[in-house]
Amino acid sequence: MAVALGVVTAALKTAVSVIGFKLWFLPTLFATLAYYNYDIFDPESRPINVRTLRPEYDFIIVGAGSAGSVLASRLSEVPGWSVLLLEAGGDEPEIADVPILSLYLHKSRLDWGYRSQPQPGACQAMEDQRCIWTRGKVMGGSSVLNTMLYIRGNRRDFDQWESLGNPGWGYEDVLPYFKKSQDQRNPYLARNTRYHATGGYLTVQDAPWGTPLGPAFIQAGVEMGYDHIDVNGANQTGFAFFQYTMRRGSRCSTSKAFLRPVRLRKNLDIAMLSHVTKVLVHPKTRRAYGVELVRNRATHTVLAKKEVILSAGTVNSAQLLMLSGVGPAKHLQEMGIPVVQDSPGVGQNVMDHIAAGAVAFLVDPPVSLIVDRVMNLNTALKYAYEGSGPLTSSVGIEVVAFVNTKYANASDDWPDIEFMMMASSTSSDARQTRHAHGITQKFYDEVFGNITGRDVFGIFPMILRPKSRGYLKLRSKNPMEYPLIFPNYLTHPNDVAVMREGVKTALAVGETTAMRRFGARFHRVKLPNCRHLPDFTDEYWECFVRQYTLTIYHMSGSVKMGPASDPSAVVDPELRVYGVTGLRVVDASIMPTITNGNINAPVIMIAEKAADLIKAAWLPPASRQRPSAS
Ligand SMILES: Cc1cc2nc3c(=O)[nH]c(=O)nc-3n(C[C@H](O)[C@H](O)[C@H](O)COP(=O)(O)OP(=O)(O)OC[C@H]3O[C@@H](n4cnc5c(N)ncnc54)[C@H](O)[C@@H]3O)c2cc1C
Repeated sequence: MAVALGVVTAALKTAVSVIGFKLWFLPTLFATLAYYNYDIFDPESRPINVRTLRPEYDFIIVGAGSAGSVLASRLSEVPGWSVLLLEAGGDEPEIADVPILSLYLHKSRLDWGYRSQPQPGACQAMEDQRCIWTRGKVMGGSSVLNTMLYIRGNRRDFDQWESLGNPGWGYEDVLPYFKKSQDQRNPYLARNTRYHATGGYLTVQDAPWGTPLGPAFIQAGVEMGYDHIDVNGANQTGFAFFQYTMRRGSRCSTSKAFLRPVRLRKNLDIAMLSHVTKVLVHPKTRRAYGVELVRNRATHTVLAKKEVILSAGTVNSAQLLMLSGVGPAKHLQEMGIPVVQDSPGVGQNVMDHIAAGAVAFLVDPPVSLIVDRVMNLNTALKYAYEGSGPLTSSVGIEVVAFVNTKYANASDDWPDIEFMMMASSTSSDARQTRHAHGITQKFYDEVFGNITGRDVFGIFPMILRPKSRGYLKLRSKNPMEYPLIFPNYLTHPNDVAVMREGVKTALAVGETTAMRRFGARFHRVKLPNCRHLPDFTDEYWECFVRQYTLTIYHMSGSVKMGPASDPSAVVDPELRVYGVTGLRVVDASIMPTITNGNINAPVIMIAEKAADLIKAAWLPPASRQRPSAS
């Protein structure tokens, strides 16, 4: 009993240190968790933070995020290899497991806390017109802060990667790698073994709990002429209940999925709170031979016998390359960094998915997910005992739809808008959502003030293949200074048009009989900067999408993969950095074009495939294992 009390107190202290005193409900939650689920606090099951680093390893992986965790797990399968995984953040706290609380992790110490430079044509409702770029700084990286939506993308995304000069990245090549990591818990989907698999490290499950709005969204889709489908199967256009990277109703981050089971491997060292500041590249041979890092306020150097692999994410992998002398020569010279390799593409080609954040509908019956309403002893017990109930809800996101605006060719099955359909909206947990999204108090009050805490549903219409491209630059050569982020959202007119049509299609959902049954009506408030424009005109919607321009946090592309003939490519199709040997990049930054959907599953796939590429490069053929395509 005394031990359990100690564990609750420790978990509670950690939770409070992460999210502060925002929730009266935390002690109740932790007490019930400890009572029913004591083993989840068992420190033995967590990755071990190595105390002393060896001077040298075969492989050094920088960043234990979605990609880095997978890579460390797979490379350390080879008993003869020594692997070091370096992570700037600490271990995942228990509070991060609770799906309904994910927004409370934003701007906490688990978040790098990046913000873009002021944007003239987007994020106008945000403080200083700066978009928020939430990024995980914790074991598991952004997979600890994300909303766990499991979407693979469209077959054409990968066929396009291949056609851009990246052999081995076509859909049929990458499908086995999606399946390799998957443990599909929906028996109906698992039967379709062409697309799904069981037994992998990554648990993928249906929502254990939902509101009546979920099935209504699906019915609305059918009414609009779309099919109810498996969006990770043969086709993508249609409506479906989301699946989540969850295990028994709790978050299944990549650290939990891929590192916890292998934590006792003698050849894998994991060093947390270790901030890598530079890759060491020999100026003459141009070989990466180690990294410099700061840990416990001391600078360390660790050497790599075989390779250094950057999995630090779209912002930090590009930053680290530039700090190490790989990047646009002129920019590096301006920063006073000796140029190792002039690579003009580093920090360019930045892509993201954005959605319009103010598409909310009021409903009459008390069916929505309102945070204050669902947090109580009963729901805590349900979560702790059954892994069910409203606390397992991913902030109310229940249904996904892939739809076509008039700009997409509907016969292609390559839709241009994704809807994230939620039994909630910005007004459902007003303070926290506003804080996480960075919208001003004034904007919130004017747009959502009078519906705070009322029953609503929301639709985020998200553009899938934006044409606008952003870029990243160093602020200085100090590795602790954040880089400058220029997302350039909506700078391409096509993106504005697709977003505008996406909003209109979202409004049509509210007009279906399925949603009208709930008394659905669009929350029709003119957005502050757009009041001069006539309601429901194209001009109005174009203004609308530039206000509450919500990133869906899919930053990618800053270290583009491409053939040697492409001057903007930074890594080759085996993810090796051009011009430097012994250095690869494996994370969301290598995407040449962004995938058609949420990108966590594709990043995990990239890491699975990269692990095999690395094994193929260093192991004799007989000892390699390839995932089966069957
Ligand atoms: C709030 C949020 C919600 C999201 N929701 C979804 C979703 O529902 N579904 C989905 O598919 N995708 C979602 N995403 C996107 C998805 O989670 C990310 O695209 C994915 O996790 C990126 O993986 P990565 O490996 O590239 O980077 P990350 O997972 O961010 O990992 C990078 C790691 O490197 C570490 N690192 C960085 N620099 C250094 C350094 N110098 N030294 C040491 N370590 C370093 C970081 O701390 C981090 O742990 C979301 C993302 C966020 C932030």
